[in-house]
Parts: sequence; C-alpha cells; structure tokens
Amino acid sequence: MHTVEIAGLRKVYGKFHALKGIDLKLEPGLFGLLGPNGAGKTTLMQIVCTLLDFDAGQVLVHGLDLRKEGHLIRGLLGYLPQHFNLPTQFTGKEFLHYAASMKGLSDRRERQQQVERVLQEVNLQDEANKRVKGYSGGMKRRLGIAQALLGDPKLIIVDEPTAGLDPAERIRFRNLIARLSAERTILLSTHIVSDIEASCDQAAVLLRGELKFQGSLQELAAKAEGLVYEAIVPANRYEEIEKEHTIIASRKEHSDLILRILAGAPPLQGAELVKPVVEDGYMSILRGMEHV
Ligand SMILES: Nc1ncnc2c1ncn2[C@@H]1O[C@H](COP(=O)(O)OP(=O)(O)OP(=O)(O)O)[C@@H](O)[C@H]1O
Repeated sequence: MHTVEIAGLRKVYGKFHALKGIDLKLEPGLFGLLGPNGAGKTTLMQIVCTLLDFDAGQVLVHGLDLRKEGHLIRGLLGYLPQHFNLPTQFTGKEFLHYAASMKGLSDRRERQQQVERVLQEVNLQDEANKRVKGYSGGMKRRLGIAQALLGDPKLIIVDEPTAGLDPAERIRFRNLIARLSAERTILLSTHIVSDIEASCDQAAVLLRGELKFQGSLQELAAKAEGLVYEAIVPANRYEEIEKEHTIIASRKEHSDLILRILAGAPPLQGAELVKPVVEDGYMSILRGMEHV
C-alpha cells in the first residue's frame, strides 16, 4: 500500500488555481517535492496534513480518506512547517514535553521516553537543557524535526527545511533526513535540488500548480538528455551570452568561464554536449524544454 495517494487534487484561493489536478503516490523513503516559489508546495503539504481544505480530488493517507477520517490521519503524521516558531524561553526538552502533551501523550513516563528518544534521533541530547534562544538555525530545525517525530509517525512532512541554514548545517540536516527516511516516508519540499540529491528515492516537480514530473532522480536528469552543453568562453562574454541562452551554471578557470548551457542545438561554436545531472533535468522542466 502507498503511504499517500493523491488523485485529481484541486485547490482554489478565490479565483486563483493553486493546485490544478494533482496525482501523486508516495512510498516509504525520502520523497522530494521540488518547485520554485509559489509553485504550490506549501498548499499541497498543508492539505495532506489536514490543515487546509481542498476543492476537488481525493487524498488517502495509509488508506484513510482525508475527507472522512482526517482526525485519524492527524495521529499518523508529523509536520515541520516552513515557518516554525519556537518558544525561545523554553529549553529544547521543555518544548518537546509541551509538544508531546499537545499531541495527547498524557502519560508522564511515556512522554519522558518519547522525548528522550527523539532527542537522541536528532542528536540534541547535549543541548536539551539549554534555552532555545541560544540555538543555531540548524539546531532549531533539528528540534523542529524532533517534535515531528513524537508519537513515532510513519509519515513526516517537512516544508523547505534547509532555508536559512549555513552550508555545514544544511549538510548535517540532509544527513539527518536521509537517516530518518530509512524507516518512514518523508515528504520534503524544497527549491534546491542538492537538498534531496544524496538520498532521495523519488521526486516530483511542481510548477504553477501542476505536477510536471514524478519519478526517480535518474529519470529527472534524463529529462535534459541532449539539451546540456558546456562551452569555454572569455569571462567578459557572460552577459552577452546570458541574454540569448539559458545558463545553468558557470565556473571560472583562469580568465575563462566554463558555462553549462541548456539549449536545443549547439548554442556556441565549440560547445560540447554533456551528460545531464539532476539539476539540469529540473531546470529543463522549469524552462519548458524537457523531454516529454
Ligand atoms: N491563503 C492564500 N490566499 C491566496 N493565495 C494564496 C494563499 N496561499 C497561497 N497562495 C498562492 O498560491 C500559490 C502557491 O503558494 P504556496 O505557498 O503553496 O507555494 P510554494 O510552492 O510553497 O511557494 P514558497 O516556496 O514560496 O512557499 C502562490 O501563488 C501563493 O501566492
């Protein structure tokens, strides 16, 4: 059975169609939901978390119908929203006890065990008795994940969790998510391909309320097969080339630039076709140039 099955999901805000008929199936492991700002990722996640109503379609979580059995579904999932405000005067442990009570863990001993377990899972034991206001961005995110893990949910939903983290914290957070996804389904939204690249089993690309892709990362990369060129050009030509072509990446080499360009035909003299990576596939979809 799929952890989540979404069929024909539509959401309208006033006259604005935020989700235009989404079909999506999630299996255990890490599922990366990619999409630029405004694509509809948060809307989709809030619906699956039972926090937002929808206009048409069906959502099943562990076989339960979200419309009829939302109250049961709530007990099966953990959610880390994009903007997660922590009470900064609390210590990490106090906050988790509070969050556990809110989740209905009324038995003191059980609550204690759960809090200790999730602190260990996110590796915050040594900081547990410090006030949250002294935590780094990465520690706050890990505490956010810890509260999502309370009750041992088999589905965890995390919305843009690496925004604002420094590179070291970002890597640490990615490793944590990869480890946790070994035993559960994690749905993670991001607009940064590298957030999911190392450990993602399946991915989808959402663009302006439409699902443009669902499959493995290899399949995502293949969307740009035959469309990615590399060219070596003098650094001062960048702006002129950028006006005419989609530059995906550039790196400097002495006084030259090595440009990675998305194009249907050789964009410059001497440009060589190269094997696409996941980022290329994602970019080709955003630009509407992908293989169908
Ligand atoms: N309550 C609302 N009322 C009206 N429009 C909304 C509302 N919430 C979201 N939208 C619009 O719906 C679209 C999708 O928003 P959503 O937050 O789901 O996208 P997103 O992919 O999560 O983007 P971001 O990464 O910027 O959060 C956006 O154009 C947004 O402006």
